[in-house]
This record gives sequence, C-alpha cells and structure tokens, in this order.
Amino acid sequence: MAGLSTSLRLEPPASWNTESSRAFCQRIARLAVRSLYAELALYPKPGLVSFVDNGSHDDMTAATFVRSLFALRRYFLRIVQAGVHDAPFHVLKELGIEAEARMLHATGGVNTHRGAIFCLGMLCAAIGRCRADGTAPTPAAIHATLLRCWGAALGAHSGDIATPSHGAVALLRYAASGAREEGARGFPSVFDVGLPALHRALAAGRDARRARVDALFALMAHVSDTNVYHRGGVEGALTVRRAARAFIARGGTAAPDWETRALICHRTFVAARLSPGGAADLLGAVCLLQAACAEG
Ligand SMILES: CC(C)(COP(=O)(O)OP(=O)(O)OC[C@H]1O[C@@H](n2cnc3c(N)ncnc32)[C@H](O[C@H]2O[C@H](COP(=O)(O)OP(=O)(O)OP(=O)(O)O)[C@@H](O)[C@H]2O)[C@@H]1O)[C@@H](O)C(=O)NCCC(=O)NCCS
Ligand SMILES: Nc1ncnc2[nH]cnc12
Repeated sequence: MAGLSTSLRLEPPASWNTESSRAFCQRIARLAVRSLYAELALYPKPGLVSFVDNGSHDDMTAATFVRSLFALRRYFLRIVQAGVHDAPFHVLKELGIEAEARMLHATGGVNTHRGAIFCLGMLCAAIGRCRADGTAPTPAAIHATLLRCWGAALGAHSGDIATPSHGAVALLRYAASGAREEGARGFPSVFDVGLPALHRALAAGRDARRARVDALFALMAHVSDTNVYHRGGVEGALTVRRAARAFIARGGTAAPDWETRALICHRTFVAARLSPGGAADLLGAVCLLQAACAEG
C-alpha cells in the first residue's frame, strides 16, 4: 500500500477557520453514524442483528443498536475534533471510555458498539488529523497518519488489560488477537481486506448492498473475532472461517444464488449462536473510509 509520501498533498484551504473546521468535523461524525447504520441495515448478515431479525442475539434488537447510535453522535464529533488538534492517545482513550459508558447507558448495559467505538473512533481522529495537515483523505494517507500519530500508543494499549473482557479471555484461552491486535497494527483488516473487497465488488458493477456483503464475508474469512471465540470457541471460529471462504469461493455476491447461500449461512450461525460482531464493526469502519475518501 502506498505511504503518505506518495499521497497528494493539499495546501490547507484559505477558508480553514473555526467555522469550516466545525463543519468538517460534523460531516465526518455524521458519516461515522451513517456507516454504522448501513452495517445494521444490511441483510442477510450471518448471525448478526438487522432490521429483519436479531440473528444469534437474544439481548439486543435493531432498536438497541439505533439507541446506541444516537448516544454516540457527540463522541464521533469530539474525536474528529481531537484528531484535528493532534490530541495524544490518552485523550482519545478518555473519549472512548466515556463513549462506552454512554453506549451502555443507552442500551441498558448491552455491548452493541464497543469495537466500533474503538475502530471508527481512531479512524475519525486520523481523518481529522489528515485534514488539519492538508493531506487528501486517501486510505493510504489515513492509515499512515493513524500509525504515525498513535501507532506506538496503540501498541502499548494492546497489552494494557486493566479490566477482564470477553476479548481478554479469548486472547488468554485461544490466543485470539481481536480488537486490541487490530488496533496495534493500525486496523490492517479494514485497509487490506475489507476495503479492497468492497472496491472490487463495486468495480465489477455490483451495488452497494452486494459490495457490503462481499466485504463482510471477506472480513469473516480473515479476522480473529473474539466475539466468535467467546460464543463458539475454536470450533466456532473454524465454522465462521470455512463458511465465509466457501461463500467467497463460489464468487461471493457475483453468484446467481448468493442470497440463498448467505441466508443458509445466517441460519447455520443462528443455530450455533455464532455472531461475527468484530467483523461487523470492521465493516462499519470500511463504509466510513469509503465514504470519507469518496467525499474528499
Ligand atoms: C480495546 C478495547 C476495544 C478492548 O477490547 P477487548 O478485546 O479487551 O474487549 P471486549 O470488551 O471483548 O471488546 C472488544 C470488541 O471488539 C470487537 N471485536 C472482536 N474481535 C474483533 C476484531 N478482530 N477486530 C475488531 N473488533 C473486534 C467486538 O465487538 C463486537 O462484539 C460485540 C459483542 O461482544 P460481547 O459483549 O463480548 O459479547 P456478546 O455477544 O454480547 O456476549 P453475551 O454477553 O451475549 O454472552 C458486538 O456488539 C460487537 O461490537 C468486541 O466487543 C476497548 O474495550 C478499550 O480499550 N476501550 C477503551 C476505550 C479506548 O481505549 N479507546 C481508544 C480510543 S478510541
Ligand atoms: N449488526 C450486529 N449484530 C451483532 N453484533 C454486532 N456488532 C456490530 N454490529 C452488529
């Protein structure tokens, strides 16, 4: 992937003042919320919650996710602003912890978006930082900025397990890397797996819905999803990976019977209580990157 040095440099716009900075931050925050809404609305999504059904979950519905999204609007605005102002990682972390509390308050204690708060939050900060630097928002520039500004702190954060979590248990029991390792490496699954899969599908003429399904399956085939390990152990993780690879091997959504296959996969996951929630969060991040880079 091209580095920052090869990306287009823009002069900071003459109109770059408090007013335009606020409008920019609000636009990116809106894109983050819309991207998570697009993930929620997508169907079929194996084992995951949508407006059609609750997938493998009995403690959350689409309404729970929508409440969570409303509660996170201000967080995304604040973290883009923090990125614009080159805030150190501990400031981003405080914003993230506060957002987790708001999410849990809005959902009655259900974890809808912890992975998304982390991943989309860091991307929002990096997009803000790119803008302040006068760097065009390409995926390569956003990735390089993320690593340059907060890469070392993200690496240290991955080993800092203060409170027990499903992710921490999956790491200890199964060596499943999860969100922490993704963050430490600058979310490579978003930049190197999910986004290219989305772009390939769009370039082949598929619509946004099908492209998102293809990106989700690409992520399911690739990521070490601690939510899957938490619910299904090693066997569950193998089931998810094999199902995703089989779907992709048949051509993904280019296959005429893709929808039937995706629905069969959905029912299989629901029967086994499997939920690739980490891949779903990363899909939200892919949608944000695509929208932010397309709008410039
Ligand atoms: C760094 C943290 C995000 C901590 O991570 P950790 O792994 O220790 O903690 P978890 O609480 O398990 O949360 C991790 C969430 O990340 C998602 N995820 C899983 N695998 C991956 C992956 N490979 N890449 C990216 N993201 C991943 C996953 O999110 C989904 O799972 C949710 C449901 O999970 P859970 O509640 O565990 O399980 P249920 O199915 O509900 O189980 P039952 O209760 O029903 O049995 C689902 O909604 C998705 O969102 C994990 O949730 C972070 O916590 C942290 O450090 N936070 C502080 C804030 C911060 O520092 N921010 C930095 C600046 S932004
Ligand atoms: N649609 C969804 N269903 C279940 N868990 C998720 N985590 C993020 N999005 C999700």
